Amino acid sequence: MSRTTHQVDLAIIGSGSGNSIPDERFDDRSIAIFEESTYGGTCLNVGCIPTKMFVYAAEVAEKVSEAGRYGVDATLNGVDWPAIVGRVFGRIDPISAGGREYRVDRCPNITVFESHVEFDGRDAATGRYRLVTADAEVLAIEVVLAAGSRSIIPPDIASGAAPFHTSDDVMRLPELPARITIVGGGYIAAEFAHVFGSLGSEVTLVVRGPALLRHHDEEVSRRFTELARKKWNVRLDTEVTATSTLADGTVRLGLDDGTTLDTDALLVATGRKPNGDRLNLGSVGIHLDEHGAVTCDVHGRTQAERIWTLGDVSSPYQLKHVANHEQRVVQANLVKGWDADDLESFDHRYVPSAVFTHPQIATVGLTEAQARDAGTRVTVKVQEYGDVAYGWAMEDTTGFCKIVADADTGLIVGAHIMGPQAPTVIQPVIQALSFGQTAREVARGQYWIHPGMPEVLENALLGLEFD
Ligand SMILES: Cc1cc2nc3c(=O)[nH]c(=O)nc-3n(C[C@H](O)[C@H](O)[C@H](O)COP(=O)(O)OP(=O)(O)OC[C@H]3O[C@@H](n4cnc5c(N)ncnc54)[C@H](O)[C@@H]3O)c2cc1C
Ligand SMILES: NC(=O)c1ccc[n+]([C@@H]2O[C@H](COP(=O)([O-])OP(=O)(O)OC[C@H]3O[C@@H](n4cnc5c(N)ncnc54)[C@H](O)[C@@H]3O)[C@@H](O)[C@H]2O)c1
Repeated sequence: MSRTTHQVDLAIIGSGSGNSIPDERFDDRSIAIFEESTYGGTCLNVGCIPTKMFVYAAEVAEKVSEAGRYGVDATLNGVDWPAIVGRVFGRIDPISAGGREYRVDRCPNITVFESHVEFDGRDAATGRYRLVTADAEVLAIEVVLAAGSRSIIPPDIASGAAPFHTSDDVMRLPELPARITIVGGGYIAAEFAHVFGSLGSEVTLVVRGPALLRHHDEEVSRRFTELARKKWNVRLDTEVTATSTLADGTVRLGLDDGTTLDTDALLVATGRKPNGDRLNLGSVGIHLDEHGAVTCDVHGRTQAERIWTLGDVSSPYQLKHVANHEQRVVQANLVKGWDADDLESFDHRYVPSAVFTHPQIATVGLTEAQARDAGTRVTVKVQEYGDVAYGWAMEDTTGFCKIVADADTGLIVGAHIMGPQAPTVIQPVIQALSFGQTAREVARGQYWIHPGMPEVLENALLGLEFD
């Protein structure tokens, strides 16, 4: 088939964070944006935003179920799954469609190619990068890789006989499964276990390792695993070795301990792999690291001149706020030029993250073990939510705030919070780390509203012991 040929100044692969690059500073450049899936990328369509909308519905259901603890007589009579799905995607799908329509119809300098694209070396005549889709060839002077990542499927599940879901499609199930089995013990597993469990599914987690959220501080991982085992069926140190489907549609999982497990829906949440391996990057001299990520310098420059990269395809962090930060850096550097001597740099010093499960979890900086391994003389305080006024109001018995600080400098080196609104409560620590404030300065250099939830953080900071 013959391909149409286009010449552009800038090509952007991926419409997630990459879509935010062209602003008025780029109006005089011709730009191609390639998107093979739904416009707007992972966070908007199948990631952060819809999951958190489901999590909110789960929180509401959870609150009703727990109402009796506060003397409120309420019963959760059930949930209307299609209405929940409808609320979420009724909000999101038009945003995605609007973003696409804006780029396609209202940006005269931009052409959107709605298909898979790969490199095919450089064009001999012009020296431009050659990007090919099924029916087009685009020759670009400069390229941004913003191609994201995709779910990893363990081979025994991929080759098994049973259907399975990933985070890409599980939120559009036609009905709430009576039983759901989730493989994995990380972010996505913890968040969907909460969603499906709180909305009424019987949840089983099949976890390869000895605990959930193992990359978190040991105290978070241990306490969260204990709580999870009380409400979900958690199978630790277990792997799925085979899958099959019974005549009535039940999915049967073979486990490595020789037992079987029957379920109505199977969700795979075993990590995400950068999409660089699907771009034929070798043809332009770009190589991937041992995790499959595109390598780059702190300015977002790959080994190939004028090919930049950002977000999940190359970042050590698969988080939207990091992808957005890297997008802003690459965007600024595109304006400055490849060889500019004042290029902006990625700031990966204090990357926070949150797991929107139940209870919520937020973390920033080093775990206690990482701080000790780094040779820091640490001082640690664990403050229970239940010891501060707002915790009493909530009858909280499981939340805590752990601060790890440097006993010599007084600086905070990490914070790990599990409890209501943890992603909000942690923000002053992110600020303190970023601006180099000591634990004492943060605790006593400002007011803390009484009796607000952040008092748990204030008390944790005040509880740190220094010589
Ligand atoms: C279920 C889930 C929940 C999440 N929740 C959170 C959260 O709460 N907070 C948070 O910070 N992060 C969260 N994340 C992570 C976050 O979504 C990602 O880090 C972020 O979206 C990455 O942005 P990106 O621009 O790098 O990639 P993406 O948004 O994935 O964009 C890449 C785009 O490139 C397209 N593409 C790839 N290859 C090609 C090709 N060859 N040709 C054409 N198009 C191509 C893809 O279709 C995709 O649309 C979540 C992720 C998932 C899966
Ligand atoms: N709230 C958030 O910010 C948020 C939410 C969801 C996803 N994310 C991002 O997306 C990424 C991917 O999420 P995820 O939960 O898939 O990954 P993850 O890295 O958080 O967890 C993967 C889990 O799968 C297990 N695992 C890996 N290979 C396995 C195998 N072959 N068999 C069985 N278990 C296996 C791991 O031990 C781990 O428990 C996260 O790392 C995070 O960066 C962020």
